Amino acid sequence: MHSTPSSVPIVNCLVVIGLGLIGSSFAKGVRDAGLAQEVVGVDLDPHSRKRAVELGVADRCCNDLAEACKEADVIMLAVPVLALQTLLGQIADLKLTDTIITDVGSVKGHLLTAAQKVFGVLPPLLVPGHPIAGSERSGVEAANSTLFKHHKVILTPHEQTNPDALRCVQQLWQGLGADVESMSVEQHDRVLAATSHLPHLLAFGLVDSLAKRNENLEIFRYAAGGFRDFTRIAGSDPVMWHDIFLANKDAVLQQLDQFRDDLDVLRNAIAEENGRHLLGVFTRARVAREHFSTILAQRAYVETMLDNDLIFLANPGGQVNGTIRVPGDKSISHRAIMLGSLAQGVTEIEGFLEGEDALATIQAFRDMGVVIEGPENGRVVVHGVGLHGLQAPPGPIYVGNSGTTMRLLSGILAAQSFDTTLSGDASLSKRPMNRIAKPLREMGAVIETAPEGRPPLTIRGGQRLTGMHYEMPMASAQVKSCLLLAGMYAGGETSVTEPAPTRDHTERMLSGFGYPVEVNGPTAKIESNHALTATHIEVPADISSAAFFMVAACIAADSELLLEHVGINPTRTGIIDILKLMGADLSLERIREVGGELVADIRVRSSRLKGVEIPLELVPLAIDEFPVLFIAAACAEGRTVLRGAEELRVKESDRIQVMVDGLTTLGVDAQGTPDGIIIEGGPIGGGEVWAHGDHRIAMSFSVAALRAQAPIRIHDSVHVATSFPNFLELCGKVGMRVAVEEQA
Ligand SMILES: O=C(O)C1=C[C@@H](OP(=O)(O)O)[C@@H](O)[C@H](O)C1
Ligand SMILES: C=C(OP(=O)(O)O)C(=O)O
Repeated sequence: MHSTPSSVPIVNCLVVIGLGLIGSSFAKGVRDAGLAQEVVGVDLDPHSRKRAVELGVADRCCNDLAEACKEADVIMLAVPVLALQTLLGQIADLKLTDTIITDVGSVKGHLLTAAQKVFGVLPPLLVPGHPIAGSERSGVEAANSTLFKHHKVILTPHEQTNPDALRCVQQLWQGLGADVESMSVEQHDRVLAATSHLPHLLAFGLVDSLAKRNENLEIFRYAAGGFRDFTRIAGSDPVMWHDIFLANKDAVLQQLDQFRDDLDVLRNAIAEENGRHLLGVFTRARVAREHFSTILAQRAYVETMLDNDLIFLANPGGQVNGTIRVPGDKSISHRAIMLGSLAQGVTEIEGFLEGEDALATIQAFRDMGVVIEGPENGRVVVHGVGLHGLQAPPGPIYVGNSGTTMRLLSGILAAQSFDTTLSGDASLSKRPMNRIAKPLREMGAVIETAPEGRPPLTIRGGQRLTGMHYEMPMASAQVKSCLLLAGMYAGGETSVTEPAPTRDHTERMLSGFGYPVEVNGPTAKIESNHALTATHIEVPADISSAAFFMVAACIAADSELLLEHVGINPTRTGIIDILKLMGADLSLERIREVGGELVADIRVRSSRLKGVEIPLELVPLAIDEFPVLFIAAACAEGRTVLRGAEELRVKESDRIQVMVDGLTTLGVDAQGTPDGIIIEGGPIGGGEVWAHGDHRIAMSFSVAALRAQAPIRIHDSVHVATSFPNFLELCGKVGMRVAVEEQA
């Protein structure tokens, strides 16, 4: 049956030669969409020709090439790769003048060689193409007009390809819903040899190798899931694949040789019982597919939050009750991976934050050859390589949304023997990196940045760093930590003085790994020539994540919440001090020390908050908690004034502007100042606000809904997974009414 055409025809007559799965799906797609006035099918098999007409694949079919191609505007060649040369020869004999020729073959170099031979030149109307789509089914009976929808089609125009012909073929594919891309012939054949041809060869080869052994029946009797998954593609068309391997010989051999070398190394690792090598390969491979799609999409790391405009719908009201433990501390998780990797021995981490930012740090060190097991329920095992054991990564290191990863890692990379490039997502690509690049350069590092000191960073290896004293112009734990880490490699002494106390996890953890650091008031000092020794790390719950629930329990009516095992390192407790100044009913219970960090359970009850002037010295101690503190301020009686917080403008978003915008939308009187905000407490309405991809903004407005009069829709909330992957789950558990809005 011929369904109703939905498009304006792009060509008058399309001829499809070869009515297999791909040819007939193309023909049927074009015909169903009305992209051609007439679709003519050509096939040697009379049954296929007959069925093609019956199934609505073609308007008519014939056997005679000259007859079929007489009126053709476009000829699509959909025959096995090795049949192309003969077919092109027959077409050349027809002496067609204005007909575009395109194809669907899996090898492109071979097609061009054949065309050159047959025509004497590369015909300008030849547009080589390759749809990356298929199915185990074959033949005209399997024709499927939607086979190419959302699949990639690669066109490989040659130098003389006529642009109008290229556009026409591109439009046909796009009309079938395909995503069309261009690449060179050589690149196409190399990439496909690796991603498609090699796996097929391995599947065919393995099945045959097992099948011809004596005990083959036994083997196949017990061949279960793994074998079936790996060898599924050995069921593909043998003739087609025979053609592909012969046609793409050189590129396939190159990939095969490289793989054979890697296989030999794996073989030796087994023979020599080198478990570390095996673990390295397996732990990297396990995450590799997800890792590369992450980079390609320029997103952060957790797949469930793929959608770019993920909207949180926060319904008004609710209470906040119960006992919860929020995920592990982000700052400590990053540092545990970094120091664990550079230590001698095996470091075990518990309570690790399985959020995208911390996963980015794991991936970075895996890229540099460190074997890292997990995370599995917060447990990570890092097989340290020592201070000088990192290896050059295979390509740029992608750190997603994580400023901490990029800045701290730079200090380590500045002292390595190899070059590295660090890149990040759209938000991170706007954040300032000169704050670390400048002092590192003073120590002898060679670092290139994009304009205005933005990422990506290219850090040149092989430099000798020299220690120095640095007076930090801003209160930043990331800058301090970056320089202390570089200081482990720099000749002499490296010391950093901070203008105000900032989080000191790096200093504490260095000591925990047995690396001496001297802290004298605002100055931390480190020398090279010491070593890190593996240790056990228990990561407490992140006070920055707990902050959302502290404010939630304060502002909601009839609430009492216990937050368990929260890190209360004195350089992080600004949120507690500020909330107490505002009159919060908040108490610390069971204060204890765990692995060099103070931990407590925090009890919070509904409170009548009042506006305050936030003391300047508390600003760096609560730097990540201000977005949610602004919500507390909006719910407080009177005015809250924040100054000295210009750093908020260079976080994942400009947190002053973005919060002013959102609060204003909700009817709250909020004025931004260059270094802070002035908020008058008052009623909170509902409406549409934007998180601008900033996790803490999305979570803050989720909390605001507890006191809102109407729903709050929070756009661009996808990055909550960077620091708090189970935020919504915990909201539901305590009684908050926030969820991902179902897409219509
Ligand atoms: O060192 C760290 O782990 C962090 C330091 C702070 O950044 P700055 O150093 O830029 O203030 C903070 O905002 C960030 O979330 C984590
Ligand atoms: C600023 C933050 O993180 P980073 O700088 O690591 O992106 C944050 O988590 O609020």
